[in-house]
Amino acid sequence: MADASSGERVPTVVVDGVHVRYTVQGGATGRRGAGAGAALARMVSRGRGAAAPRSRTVHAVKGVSFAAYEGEAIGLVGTNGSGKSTLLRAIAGLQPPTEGRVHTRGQPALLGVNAALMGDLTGERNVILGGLAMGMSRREIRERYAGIVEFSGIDEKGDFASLPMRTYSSGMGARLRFSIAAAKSHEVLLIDEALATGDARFQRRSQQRIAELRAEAGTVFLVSHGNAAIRRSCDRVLWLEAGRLRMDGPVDEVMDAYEAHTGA
Ligand SMILES: Nc1ncnc2c1ncn2[C@@H]1O[C@H](COP(=O)(O)OP(=O)(O)OP(=O)(O)O)[C@@H](O)[C@H]1O
Repeated sequence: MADASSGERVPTVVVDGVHVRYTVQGGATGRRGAGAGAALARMVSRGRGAAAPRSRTVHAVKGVSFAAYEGEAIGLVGTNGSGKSTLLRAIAGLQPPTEGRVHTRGQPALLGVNAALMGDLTGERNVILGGLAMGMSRREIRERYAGIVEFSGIDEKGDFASLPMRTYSSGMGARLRFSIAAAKSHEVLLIDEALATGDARFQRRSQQRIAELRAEAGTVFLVSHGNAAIRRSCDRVLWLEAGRLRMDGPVDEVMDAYEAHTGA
């Protein structure tokens, strides 16, 4: 943990010149253009000796570098397709960079709206499996089980913990995922749009939990299109545009510029 008296900042994540390229098989080639007009032109030209579809590359993240420190809550913003989720997956170790390196302290936990919980299993079983996947021991899970279910609020409308997760609304599922991941303090917690899913009361609770995780010396990354959630929960913002880091700075400064750019 950082010794506050020394004022030394301890890095938890270092992203060093990271590029991510996806190879997409089939489909149209990049040179033939995107958009509805190009798609129509391709359809019309088909059967008239059009070249066979081939693989093409999507350069999703282009040379991004930054360091994140203990106790920071960092928002990732950018218009659709700017590379936010890809960068988050690279930090989580789920998407190997094509170039550059990511160094992290500890194993980052990625909390996505699509985190893998099993629809056919009950909420209770998913808490146990999700807890194990997050690196908790069975004993830790037993001790924290009631707290996780209570925090998620899924039992407020009946005994949902004993029902299969496919019977949950998407908001309830997202709340349970957040609760499982947030039950343990992580050195690096990555949250992808999770806050946008819960209702207002749950959003307040999760913001408070993010604040606690930061106090426990973790670093929190939050990807969201909810500008208000970013302003409330983060103190620093990285703005990605077309895969490049366009701005990195204090939340108000970056969000003002981003909102001016998007007209929000
Ligand atoms: N698995 C994949 N295969 C090929 N291309 C991908 C894949 N995932 C993302 N992309 C492309 O990479 C680019 C960045 O996508 P990414 O999902 O990281 O952006 P984003 O900023 O999170 O977008 P959004 O705000 O819409 O969620 C886009 O052009 C997208 O089409």
